[in-house]
Amino acid sequence: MPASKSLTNRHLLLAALADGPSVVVNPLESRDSSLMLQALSALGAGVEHLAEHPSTGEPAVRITPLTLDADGDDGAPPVEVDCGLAGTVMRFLPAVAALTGRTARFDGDPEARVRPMGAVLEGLAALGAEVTAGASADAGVRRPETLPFTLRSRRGLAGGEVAVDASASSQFVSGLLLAAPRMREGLTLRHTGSTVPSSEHVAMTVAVLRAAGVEVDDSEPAVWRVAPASIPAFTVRVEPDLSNAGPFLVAAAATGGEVTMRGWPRESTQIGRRWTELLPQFGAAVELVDEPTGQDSAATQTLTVRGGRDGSGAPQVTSPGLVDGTAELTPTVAALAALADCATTFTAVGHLRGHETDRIAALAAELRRLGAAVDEHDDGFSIRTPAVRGDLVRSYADHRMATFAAVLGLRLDGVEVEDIGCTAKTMPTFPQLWRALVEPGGTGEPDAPGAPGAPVEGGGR
Ligand SMILES: O=C(O)C1=C[C@@H](OP(=O)(O)O)[C@@H](O)[C@H](O)C1
Ligand SMILES: C=C(OP(=O)(O)O)C(=O)O
Repeated sequence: MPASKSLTNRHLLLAALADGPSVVVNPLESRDSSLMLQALSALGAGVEHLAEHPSTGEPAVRITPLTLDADGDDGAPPVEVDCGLAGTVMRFLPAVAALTGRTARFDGDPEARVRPMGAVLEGLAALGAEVTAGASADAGVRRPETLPFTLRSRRGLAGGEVAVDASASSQFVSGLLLAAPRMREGLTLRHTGSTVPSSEHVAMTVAVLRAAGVEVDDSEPAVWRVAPASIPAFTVRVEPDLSNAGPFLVAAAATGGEVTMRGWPRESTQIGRRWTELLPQFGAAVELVDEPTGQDSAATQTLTVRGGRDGSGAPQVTSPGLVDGTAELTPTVAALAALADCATTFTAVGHLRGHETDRIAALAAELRRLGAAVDEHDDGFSIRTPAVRGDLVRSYADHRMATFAAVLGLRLDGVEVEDIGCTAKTMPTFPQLWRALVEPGGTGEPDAPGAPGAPVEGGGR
């Protein structure tokens, strides 16, 4: 399984804020991570791709850090930051751009222009950054709520105390915390809303900061205190993406089949670690065994998922009835729930309306087209009766909608996935890995040219 998007982009960002060149081994290579690298490079970081890191033989990227606290850049053209559709770029990089002291113009895909941004920009404005809507530093209303916007903070950020409402995205908290050690006074960040969604991702941010030697106090609920610190240069290896492992593991549960994944981390901050609890709730058996010696064998295990079958041997998906706070795993869990023999309600996922698309509306629309009965709620949705037929499933430029449809295609005849190429956001190899998984004799490994898993040209259907 390719590397984690969330960990790759956090490590790349912290490398750019470190006090010397750092190396990220086994980074994810995808649209979201390329956009992160392009933006860091545009802001002044050095980016060097290494074909093989001496420690593991894997690809790596060496980052030479940014210059911070520049005293303005009058006359220089603004730095252009293309966020694509990446939440980790649009929500994490504004604070980094502010630290550099340069003027930066942020924009992205049409779908990105409706994703909420307000809390990050409000927080930075409260810390002294000038933020204006639109593409010019001189025009537009203050405090934009979405892309595009222009941002400048002469001489970086002093830091101090700030309060924001992060109930629309955990990335508002992560984006301010990741830059916080390099604010001259550090940062005390207070969340003022109800709950922060995707709380695993905030915990990941805190863990990554601590691993980089930064002091973070999160002992008071909804308050984070980050001490000012230099970040020592580091080398880190990125874990596999456990969220993107989801469709492959769920494939076994959906079909009564068996899927094995090597390199499952014994401990992880990724929300995808929840698959080992979620899959049994849908009738699959999960087994973790120690790996033979080899790379990282002390830190990883082999995970096998075996899907349930009924008395006649047919695939059987059961449902726990309710799943709570599944965050970015939701579309993949929904594919399984749509094949289950009873209803499933998803709660605490209202913020999915601000993801790559309004995922609650998208899941409801596409499942209804496949014959399922679905109710939408403010806080989530319920799949009352299963999907029963194939059809064209729209992706809405959303990688997780495309992989949701791919899972359903394992059980429903005639599912056609629109724009499978949008999986390049976090997993450009999805089409060939999926083909290798489902074709007889496939190993799940894209190896020899012409083999079932060999790369295919282009995206599209
Ligand atoms: O910090 C991160 O890496 C992420 C945080 C989450 O965002 P939300 O809190 O907006 O769900 C998650 O859904 C996204 O895929 C990645
Ligand atoms: C919500 C997601 O992405 P982003 O990082 O763009 O928010 C996701 O990958 O499911």
